[in-house]
Amino acid sequence: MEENRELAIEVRYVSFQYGGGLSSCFMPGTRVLNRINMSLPRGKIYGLLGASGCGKTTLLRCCLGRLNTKSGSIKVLGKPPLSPGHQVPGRMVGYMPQELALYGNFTPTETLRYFGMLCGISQSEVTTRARFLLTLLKLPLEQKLIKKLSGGQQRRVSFCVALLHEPPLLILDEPTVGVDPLLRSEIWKYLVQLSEKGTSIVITTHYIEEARQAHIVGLMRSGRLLAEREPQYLCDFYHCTTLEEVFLKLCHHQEQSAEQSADVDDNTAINVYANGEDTDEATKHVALLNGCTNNSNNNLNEHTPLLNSEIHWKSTRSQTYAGVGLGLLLWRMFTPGLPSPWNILALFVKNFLKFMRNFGLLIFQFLLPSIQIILFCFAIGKAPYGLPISICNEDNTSGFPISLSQLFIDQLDNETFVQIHKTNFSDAYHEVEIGKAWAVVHMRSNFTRDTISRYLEAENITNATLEGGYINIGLDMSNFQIAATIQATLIKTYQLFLEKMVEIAGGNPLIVESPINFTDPVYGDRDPTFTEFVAPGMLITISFGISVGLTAISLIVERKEGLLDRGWVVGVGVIEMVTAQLLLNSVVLLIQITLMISFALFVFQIPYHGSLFLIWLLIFLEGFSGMSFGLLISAFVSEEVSGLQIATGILYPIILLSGIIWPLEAVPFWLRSISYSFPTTLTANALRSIITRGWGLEHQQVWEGFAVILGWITFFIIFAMIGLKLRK
Ligand SMILES: Nc1ncnc2c1ncn2[C@@H]1O[C@H](COP(=O)(O)OP(=O)(O)OP(=O)(O)O)[C@@H](O)[C@H]1O
Repeated sequence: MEENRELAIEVRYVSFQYGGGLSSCFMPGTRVLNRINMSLPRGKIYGLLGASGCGKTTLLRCCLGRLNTKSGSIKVLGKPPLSPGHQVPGRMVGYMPQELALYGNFTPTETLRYFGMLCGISQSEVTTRARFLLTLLKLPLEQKLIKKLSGGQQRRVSFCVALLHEPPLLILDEPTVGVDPLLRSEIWKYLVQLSEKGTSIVITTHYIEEARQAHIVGLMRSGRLLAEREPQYLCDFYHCTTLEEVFLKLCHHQEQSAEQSADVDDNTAINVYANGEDTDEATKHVALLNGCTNNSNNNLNEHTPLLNSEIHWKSTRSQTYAGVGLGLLLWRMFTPGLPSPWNILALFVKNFLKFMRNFGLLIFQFLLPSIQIILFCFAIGKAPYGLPISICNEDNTSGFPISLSQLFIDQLDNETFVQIHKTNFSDAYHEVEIGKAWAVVHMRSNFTRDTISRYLEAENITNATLEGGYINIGLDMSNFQIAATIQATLIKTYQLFLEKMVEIAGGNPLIVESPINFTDPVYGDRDPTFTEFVAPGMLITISFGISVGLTAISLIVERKEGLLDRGWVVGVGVIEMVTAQLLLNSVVLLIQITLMISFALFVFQIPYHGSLFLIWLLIFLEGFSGMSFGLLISAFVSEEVSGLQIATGILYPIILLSGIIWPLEAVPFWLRSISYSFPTTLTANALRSIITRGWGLEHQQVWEGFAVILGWITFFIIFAMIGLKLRK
């Protein structure tokens, strides 16, 4: 091994376990790295080999700062990853993850342009590099979507992304999987060329023999490095012809030693092999690893001051996370560097392209709120009509110029009612019993005579005569809304009937009108519909609900596909990610809301008395809070199904408890205070006041609605950022 070489990666006594923390109370953590040491000199290729599950990816992710190690130290390009100002993760490193982590709806060129923008490369440079890399890796230059490429081709595009910005350090997790041997050898040739130009490279592979081309190989097993030397040196040392045999031999040794020493201590293989049966072999091995360790120690001594400062920095960081200080956490979130407008633009363009590639879905999204409000306006709040009622008119009074029972029937509103006439009461009643009519209307044989007596012979009238003038109505009360409509309409019909009767008798019909006189309302219309009452709440709920859906799963999907990870590794920050998401979705929201309001107010003519701008702004802010809430969900949730369940599950309590379909004044007092804390309740109230009362911001109910929604937006965004930061 070469001496005193500056190291690109220096891993010292690093242990790592998944789980731990609170979750370890329920499920024990898995220890994956066990006081591991690794050294990659600058300008060299390091082949990290080991069986599946031995911890290679975990080690690489620790080096990238993607996993937070609890003990030991890591320096990458001279500093610990994630150090303030250090571009690891960032532009100093090219990372090819094991998963594809590409946008299936982008072409390779678009993909490279996007990552090129994130890495700060000019478009012309990206074009030149993209052409070179696509040709080198035998990828189609024409505009073919990544999802339509073969698995091997897709992985090569992913490889191109890592190489694109020519970083000084490449971390490649199985770049040659699914690549034919010829191309594999081309890739290795290119990697060797890169290393000659000074690029340091770590590469994991399952094809052990291809790692012979690496300058150093690290053979890893169960979270430890069994050996770390030049491939030829290892073969010579173990008298093997292939690395595969060397690896087998080392594994065999480790197994034997593990049998003898159940608890393997931190000096790992050295002690293990020293206890083994094959003392010669063990002695040789001690020498071999001592070579590594001496080398490591040299570097360790050389960098002691840096290491100390790194350890100090790390402990501060874990205290911050464990701790409490929300302020400190926020400070850390904002201090690592100001958000780059360039990155925001790149993410915005990427999100825009994603939207555009799903054009059908995009149009549907634009129209969805309008479709909902149209359906609402058609279906909710209008009076029921065409209601069948069965009528049994037994009035047979003779000797009067007019039949009053017929006069009553003539006043019935034929839009509301469909009349079914029956000659006897039991038949009429049966119609209701079998569900063919909503009510039975019965007038007795002396109806005309007894009605006249009721009004003209008031002094001597008997109860029997009074009852003879009754119109008896039997209602099917199983549907409250229909029954209420029938009741109200029949009372109105009787009023009309009385007026008509007085008019025929030559009197003034006004004398039978109720003296309770409802003058013009102070606010609102004289005959408001239920639609008008529900509309403000509906506009608010639709805006909130649709927007939650816009963002709730976007980041979850990106996280699952490794795309978020890739973004973090090239240096995207939380603020940039959130800003780009909110910016593009705001454009979508703007169109959605404008369309929805136009349909509600101008097509369906829901009356409004206040400022159109305030109406629009409040509904937009409600949508923005929905988007922020969606982001919060996707920051903390890992599965799309859970994200969708939360997003839809939250809507029902909101609809039920925000006073949207029934006045809050009817809700129990203790529950009312809960519903006031929802992001829709006070805004729906404010919107109702703007729409029906014409109020502006000078009224408390209106400014309160704006203040509350701005508060919710701030709360959602801050916690979404904290969530993203913690899970970054
Ligand atoms: N997020 C995780 N949570 C819990 N355990 C994990 C997680 N990721 C990996 N592991 C476990 O850690 C161990 C090491 O995984 P790692 O992916 O580092 O192995 P690897 O050597 O890269 O394997 P491969 O070659 O198959 O990719 C495995 O046992 C794996 O199950």
